[in-house]
Amino acid sequence: NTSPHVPYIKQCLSLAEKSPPRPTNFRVGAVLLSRKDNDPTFTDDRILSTGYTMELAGNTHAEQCCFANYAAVHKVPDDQVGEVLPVEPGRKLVMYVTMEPCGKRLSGNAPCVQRITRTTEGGREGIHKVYFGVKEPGTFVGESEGCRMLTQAGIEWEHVGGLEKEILTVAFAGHENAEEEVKAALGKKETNVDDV
Ligand SMILES: Nc1nc(=O)c(N)c(NC[C@H](O)[C@H](O)[C@H](O)COP(=O)(O)O)[nH]1
Ligand SMILES: [Zn+2]
Repeated sequence: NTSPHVPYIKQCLSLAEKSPPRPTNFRVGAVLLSRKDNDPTFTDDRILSTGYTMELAGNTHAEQCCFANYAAVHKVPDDQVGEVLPVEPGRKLVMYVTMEPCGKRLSGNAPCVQRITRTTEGGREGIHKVYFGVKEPGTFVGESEGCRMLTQAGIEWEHVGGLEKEILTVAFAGHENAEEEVKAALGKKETNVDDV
């Protein structure tokens, strides 16, 4: 009996597989949805948007594209997406991502945790919780800060286990020694899983 979150992580993985392989980032997929409170089998979930790494022009992240796609549909600039996300009593906004949202980016572009946090500005609930399939491997930024930063912003997060190998294999596909990096990240992940 797999957790009800697994199908959503699998949907994110299918999105991540559309991402052009690059050695300079990870291939990640994201899904944004609205979930009814006390709906344990998620029967009343509403998918609001999806995104994958480099789906949109430039050096874009999956979560960034997910928000940008939603903003475009609602005809607002990306940085105003928080203003057009639905605010519905009895429902929460939830994001699924194959990988922990980034707290820092080597490019210096706004990290996805900041984009997620900004949805809670202006007294809006914004994103309530983030589910992800793996913590960010140390390849680019060393010890990942995403989870800690989400907690600091009062946003809940949860690691959904079981698909780490598949997620990392897709994420690292564009890297020089992808296989070794996946093995290393899986090995390391064992020690990380305790402090996720
Ligand atoms: N959660 C997440 N979604 C993504 O779509 C993606 N590509 C990353 N990747 C995290 C990694 O830390 C950054 O890709 C590097 O730090 C390079 O930074 P840029 O991507 O060039 O800004 N992480
Ligand atoms: Zn990011």
